[in-house]
Amino acid sequence: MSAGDADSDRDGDGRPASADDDRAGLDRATAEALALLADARRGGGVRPRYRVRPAGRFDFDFAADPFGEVSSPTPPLPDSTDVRLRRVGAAPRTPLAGTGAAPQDPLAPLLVPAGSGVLPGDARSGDGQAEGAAVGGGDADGDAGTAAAGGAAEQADAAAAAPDGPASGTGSAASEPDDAVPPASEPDRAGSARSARSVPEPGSVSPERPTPWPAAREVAAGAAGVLGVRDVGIGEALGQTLAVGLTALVDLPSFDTSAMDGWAVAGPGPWRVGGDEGILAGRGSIAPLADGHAVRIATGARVPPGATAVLRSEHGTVGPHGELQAQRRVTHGQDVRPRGQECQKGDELLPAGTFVTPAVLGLAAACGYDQVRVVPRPRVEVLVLGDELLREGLPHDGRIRDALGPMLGPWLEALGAEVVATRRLGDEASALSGALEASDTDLVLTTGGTAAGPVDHVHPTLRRLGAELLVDGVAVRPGHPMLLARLGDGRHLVGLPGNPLAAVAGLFTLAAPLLRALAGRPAAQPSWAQVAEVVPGHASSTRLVPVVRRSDGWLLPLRFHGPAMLRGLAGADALAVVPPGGLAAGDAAEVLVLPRPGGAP
Ligand SMILES: Nc1nc2c(c(=O)[nH]1)N[C@H]1C(S)=C(S)[C@@H](COP(=O)(O)OP(=O)(O)OC[C@H]3O[C@@H](n4cnc5c(N)ncnc54)[C@H](O)[C@@H]3O)O[C@H]1N2
Ligand code: MOO
Repeated sequence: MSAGDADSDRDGDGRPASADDDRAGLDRATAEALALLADARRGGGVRPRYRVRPAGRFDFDFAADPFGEVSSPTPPLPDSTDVRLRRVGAAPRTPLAGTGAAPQDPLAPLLVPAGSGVLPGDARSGDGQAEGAAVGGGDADGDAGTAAAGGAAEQADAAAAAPDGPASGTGSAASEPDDAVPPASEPDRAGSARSARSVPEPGSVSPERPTPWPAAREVAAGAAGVLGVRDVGIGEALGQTLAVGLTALVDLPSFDTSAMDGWAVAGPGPWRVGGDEGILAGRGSIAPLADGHAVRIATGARVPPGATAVLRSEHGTVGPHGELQAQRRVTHGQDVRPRGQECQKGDELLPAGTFVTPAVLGLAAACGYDQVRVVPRPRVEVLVLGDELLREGLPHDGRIRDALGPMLGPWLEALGAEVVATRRLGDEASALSGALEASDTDLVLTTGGTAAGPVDHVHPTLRRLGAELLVDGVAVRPGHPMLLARLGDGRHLVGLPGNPLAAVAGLFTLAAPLLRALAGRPAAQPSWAQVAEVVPGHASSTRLVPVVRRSDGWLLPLRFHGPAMLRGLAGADALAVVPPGGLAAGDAAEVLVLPRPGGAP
């Protein structure tokens, strides 16, 4: 290989490098690629983001190759290998007509920059947001416990050294919310003379010891039982849950059925074709077929008694004297669906607790159901709190758009709930009390007001109403102030934090398992996938990180994952569950798949 080779096709577009190429970047790229190549020649394998193509050409991405493949282990390359550097996945240079912007992978801006080796702190990567997982820097959102970059081992060390505080170099303990918040049992030092608007109420904060994330999910899953059952026509059952198993009312198929258009034949051929009309689907009684005879038959028609097979129309010819000849060997039972092949009367087809999908409706209909017994969808009301929230138009004068109202309803429906109302209440404590007293839904979801700010009324209101707090704060980032309460009348309330990504974390941590329990569905089977990159962890809390699934099934963490951000989430397929201490590249993570209510694949 020669340096000339490396220089000859830098852009991978067949053109010599142009003057506007980033020369420093190319030089770095060349040096790095040569080092990698030497490594590959020694049989050391190729690290992520580099590809050795079968022809021996070395593909290299010095900018960002979001889908860089791991080709390791790679056989040693012969010294004679022709090497050319190519940028993989670079955006085309032609601007989009009219916009001046280059077309690009919509995900590219969300992906972690190549070579960072860590999920970036959005503060450092120029997002203008000092939030999210810090990478060696402080976190203005008090997430200073996020372990520093540098691999899982280092994170584990950081976690061990400072289980409740910041990892080394990641900020000051004073910025940790847990440290800043007084314990729930502290007396009210604020004094009763202060107005509710200026002072957090005593005990209106998350407790000193938040519930670990896995335990919080279990509490939510065990907090409620089914709401009751009812019989509904199968046309209305979609999205509800089978209260009793679906048992086959008949054999399926319920008669020996022709799988093809052709002839029902009896015994070995040739056969004499009789019965002018043939047998159509839906015919009641049919005459038996004697050996050596055939009759035309349609797909789905009853196979006559005595028939031994069906000969497809394209596999037989009828001679001038009505003799049917087979052009292929016909085996016994060929193209006949025997009665009971799929199920026999009394077989349990689906267990109680099955979510009724279109396919379940089809199966129920196929085996004779007009009605099914279901657990109805839990009824849910969403109360959006916050005077600062606008329902329409541009954010202005310190006011922002309500991002949760539009998001929660569709996701709740996808989780099996019936959303009866989404109400915007503002920040009046009395409005919240009134709405809770008036509500009759199985579950109330509130957004905002869970923390200790002057207008955070959720805790005090729950206390006034005599609610029982089942979960009061969860060791998860974002979303740690989330809570689950049982109201006096046995209904439930999930309090979601106001920061939008934190609210989504609460939705999938507490509301999703509770909705399953209310609907009588068993807890979701956890699904797991490997992460393609290091994902830093919090020192003591679980992190929920927006990820996309690559085509090979590995997960790529996305940027813009700060608690107040939605940009990463909007590009995500799932939330990866990152345990305290973080994940190394290749580690398996539990995955909370984000439902797609719009039906997109
Ligand atoms: N002293 C402390 N302050 C805060 C702590 C803490 O531990 N100690 N935790 C922070 C964290 S973390 C979160 S999360 C929030 C939770 O606060 P609340 O649940 O009380 O929510 P709000 O204060 O009402 O709002 C927080 C934030 O989110 C915006 N927001 C609210 N609702 C919406 C909506 N529907 N759409 C878009 N944005 C919304 C709101 O304007 C605030 O910016 O508390 C921290 N503080
Ligand atoms: O980080 Mo907060 O936990 O946004 O919910």
